[in-house]
Amino acid sequence: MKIALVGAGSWGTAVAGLVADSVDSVAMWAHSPQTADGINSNHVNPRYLDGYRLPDNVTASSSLQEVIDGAEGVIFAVPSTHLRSVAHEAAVYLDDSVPVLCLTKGVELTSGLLMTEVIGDEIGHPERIAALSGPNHAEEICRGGLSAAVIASEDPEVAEFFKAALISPALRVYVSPDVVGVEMCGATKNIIAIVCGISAGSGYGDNTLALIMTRGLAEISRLVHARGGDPMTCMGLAGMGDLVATCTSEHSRNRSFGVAFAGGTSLDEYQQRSHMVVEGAAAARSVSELARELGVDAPLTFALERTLYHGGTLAEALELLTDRFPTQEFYGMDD
Ligand SMILES: NC(=O)c1ccc[n+]([C@@H]2O[C@H](COP(=O)([O-])OP(=O)(O)OC[C@H]3O[C@@H](n4cnc5c(N)ncnc54)[C@H](O)[C@@H]3O)[C@@H](O)[C@H]2O)c1
Ligand SMILES: O=P(O)(O)OC[C@H](O)CO
Repeated sequence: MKIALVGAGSWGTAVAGLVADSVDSVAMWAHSPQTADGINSNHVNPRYLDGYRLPDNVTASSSLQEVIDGAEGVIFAVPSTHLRSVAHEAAVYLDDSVPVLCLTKGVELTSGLLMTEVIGDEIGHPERIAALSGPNHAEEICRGGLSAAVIASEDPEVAEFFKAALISPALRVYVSPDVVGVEMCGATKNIIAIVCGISAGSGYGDNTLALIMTRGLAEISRLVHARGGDPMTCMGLAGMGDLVATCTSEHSRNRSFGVAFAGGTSLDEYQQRSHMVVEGAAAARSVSELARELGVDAPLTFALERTLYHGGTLAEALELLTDRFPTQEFYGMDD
């Protein structure tokens, strides 16, 4: 069996290595031909996870047609801002019956669509598109550390297909029917991680970290519920699990960006320096739009949006948040 993996950043590379153990071959699509050459010549991605040797049955190309032709399953792992254009280009090579898994975490700006919905818009037959999420840093997955993830799909057969491709003694793979909940959690936890990074970078301690994560989880739950997902999903791997990993890990790009931002580094500087996508920064804007549209109270998200995109200072953001009078711990879940 051949699996196509569209996206050769850190996560695409790590997942290619996982899937390679269960299938005959994995063909990776890399945006840059130099990355594809590096993988083919040395079995190493020259830009991401360069200490990790990919299995011999992983090859790469910058031609989507070459990668997708003959694949029995397709996995997308490109950043959220490029997903629509890449899926659009991929659509002509994809048969209607091929199952698709989305690893990207985000909400599309303006449309408010989740990542599986963006892919579905472009390739059709949305019932065959699943989402994987959870507390999974590529760096640890490559080292074979014990981890867990959840695959959400409205079609259980699609979830089981990708579960079989990914499960290993080091990766426990659970399934869920709540695609909206799993994807909303994945997109919104990145916002909370940036706020945690800003807090740590500004000298605040663990009490503050716990406050932001906990009130962040309440905010995520309101968003999940309003978007039509199950708030219980927030208690699982895609919710609390990923929130803990992202808000506390040294590997987290979103948290690290927050720390750097508090020290005076701009988003552009950070992304250029690291070559890595900070999904929470894009989500601060798209989720704010979505929250306003849905009428959801999302103070941490709004504060980050204002700080990153509307010239608000960190002092103003803190004032906005602490001026709110604390009321009932849980609210906003009623229909
Ligand atoms: N890194 C992780 O540990 C991890 C874990 C879980 C989920 N994710 C999610 O996976 C998705 C991909 O993240 P990543 O960490 O693999 O990326 P990355 O930051 O490691 O790499 C950036 C990627 O963007 C690609 N890119 C740049 N310009 C592009 C363009 N114009 N068109 C298409 N692709 C372009 C690069 O080639 C590279 O593959 C994100 O949504 C992220 O939230 C990442
Ligand atoms: O922790 P980050 O900010 O690097 O995000 C990567 C993944 O979403 C973690 O599961």
